[in-house]
Amino acid sequence: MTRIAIYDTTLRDGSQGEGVNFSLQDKLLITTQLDLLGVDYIEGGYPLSNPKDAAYFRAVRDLDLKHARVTAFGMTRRKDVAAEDDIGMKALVGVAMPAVTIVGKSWDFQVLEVLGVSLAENLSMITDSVAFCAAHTPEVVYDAEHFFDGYKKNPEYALRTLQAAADAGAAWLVLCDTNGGSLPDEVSKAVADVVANIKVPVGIHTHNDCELAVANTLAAVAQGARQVQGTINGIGERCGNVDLCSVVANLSLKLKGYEVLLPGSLVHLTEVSRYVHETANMNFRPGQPFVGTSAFAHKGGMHVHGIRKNAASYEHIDPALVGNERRVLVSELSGKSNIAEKLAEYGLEQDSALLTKVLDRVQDLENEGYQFEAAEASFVLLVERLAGRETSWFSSLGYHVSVSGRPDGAAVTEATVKLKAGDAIEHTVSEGDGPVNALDGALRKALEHHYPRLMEMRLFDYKVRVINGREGTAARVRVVIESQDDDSVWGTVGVSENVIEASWLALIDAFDHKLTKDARSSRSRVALAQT
Ligand SMILES: CC(=O)SCCNC(=O)CCNC(=O)[C@H](O)C(C)(C)COP(=O)(O)OP(=O)(O)OC[C@H]1O[C@@H](n2cnc3c(N)ncnc32)[C@H](O)[C@@H]1OP(=O)(O)O
Ligand SMILES: CC(=O)C(=O)O
Repeated sequence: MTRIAIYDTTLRDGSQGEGVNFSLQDKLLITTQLDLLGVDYIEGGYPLSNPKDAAYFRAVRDLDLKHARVTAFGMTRRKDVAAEDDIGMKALVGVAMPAVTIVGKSWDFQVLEVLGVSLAENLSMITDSVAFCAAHTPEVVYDAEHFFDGYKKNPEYALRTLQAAADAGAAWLVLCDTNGGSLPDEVSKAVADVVANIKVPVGIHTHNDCELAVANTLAAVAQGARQVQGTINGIGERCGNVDLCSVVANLSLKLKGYEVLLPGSLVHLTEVSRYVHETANMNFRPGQPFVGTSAFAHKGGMHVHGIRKNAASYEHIDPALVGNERRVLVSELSGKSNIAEKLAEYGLEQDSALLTKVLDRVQDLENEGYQFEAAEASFVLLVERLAGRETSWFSSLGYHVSVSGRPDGAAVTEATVKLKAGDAIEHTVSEGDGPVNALDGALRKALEHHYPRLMEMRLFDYKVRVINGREGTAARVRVVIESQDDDSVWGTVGVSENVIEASWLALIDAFDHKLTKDARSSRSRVALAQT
């Protein structure tokens, strides 16, 4: 097996992505996760850049890392300054990490136009910087910035920059597609040339500006690159870096003969991807290959029919290999197979007449603007109602919402709810930050003393979508509410021409689902205790 070293730069190049700003604590938590995953190198930051990165290198020493080597990143010495006097060089070796990564210029145009030095001075900057760091740090990684652009324009000079780094003691030469504009065959050709002519292990660092970062990385590995640099979820400057989740999964599952991470790590890939999204406060990318929530989500009826017979019919791998899971969605594109699969998932009985009835109703409701993909709780309640098994926790007798302006300009929202719970009639009122908050408050006042477990539940997301926009204010709206308790998250949906009515429908489904699911799980606990 050929070992490919995985070098993570989420905390350095990833943090150059728009909207990404890790706190020191975030960086340390991510470091721990990456180490558990079995990443070989973690580029922690740029010690000269800012106080947070400098503090990271002090704090990271206290982590008990099992496998990863933390590297500090910086550029070659400044022009006209000796390496030992350069503040960047001193900062790099001063953090005393097991490895240092130095970025230097490979493209003659960049040297002349951007650095503003001669081609010979750039070679000296590389030599001096690598030699200085190699004398003070166990391992020096040399990142050849713009290598592929430089190689296309002036291959002889680009190769000389690498040779300078190799001769000065670099342990790795990492070829960077800094602008992300290269194509796989260009990458292949250049990597093959470097591997054939320079006797230091080669790495690859790609950006995704042409959506080719993964392809370029795999092309480089095929030509002999033995280190892959990238970020979790592909975050990074402009269109991002190569997504290490995809690289690792492809190297482990699609290509033969490569070994990455630690044995058994792959099943943690989805968890780490979501952890980084959460920590970076970024939305998940549902369609992210391998680890996204939609990566194994089946919607078309024919597909679900196929996977029920054999999952390989519509899945390129078993989702469990990367810690992900199969999902079946219910929509107007469903067939009876989707409904059957969903009923089985919720432990509901299924008979052919019920499947047909549910499918017909789903298709009618979706035609009216409902969407059950993000509102499975409303779907399950619909099934219970159609099966005649619905438990009547409460029935609505009406509601009223008013919004009035106060003299100081603030708006006051008040909701009144009237409902029947058991034999009791409840009539409650609540103020709120807005209509949904006020209705939620009034519903709780009416129901919590009947059903105290409702106190465990909270609403955490509310989305409104206009369905037939051309009708102007008479358009229908779809409201999807996400609720949560200690055990689960569930979505409910309401559709109406009136946004408050649509919210009310989604809200009462949310309360209904909480009571129904708790009753179902306590029934199964009793059944289990009796066996
Ligand atoms: C491809 C990459 O991702 S490389 C990493 C890019 N990351 C970042 O830039 C984030 C961190 N950067 C920073 O915190 C700051 O830019 C610093 C601390 C590095 C430098 O800040 P400043 O001294 O204010 O310089 P500024 O950022 O404006 O310009 C960069 C300077 O570095 C020089 N420089 C750029 N690349 C190199 C290099 N490889 N070797 C030596 N000097 C370089 C430039 O010529 C310029 O110097 P000049 O002003 O004397 O011409
Ligand atoms: C080093 C680096 O981040 C790049 O060249 O893209």
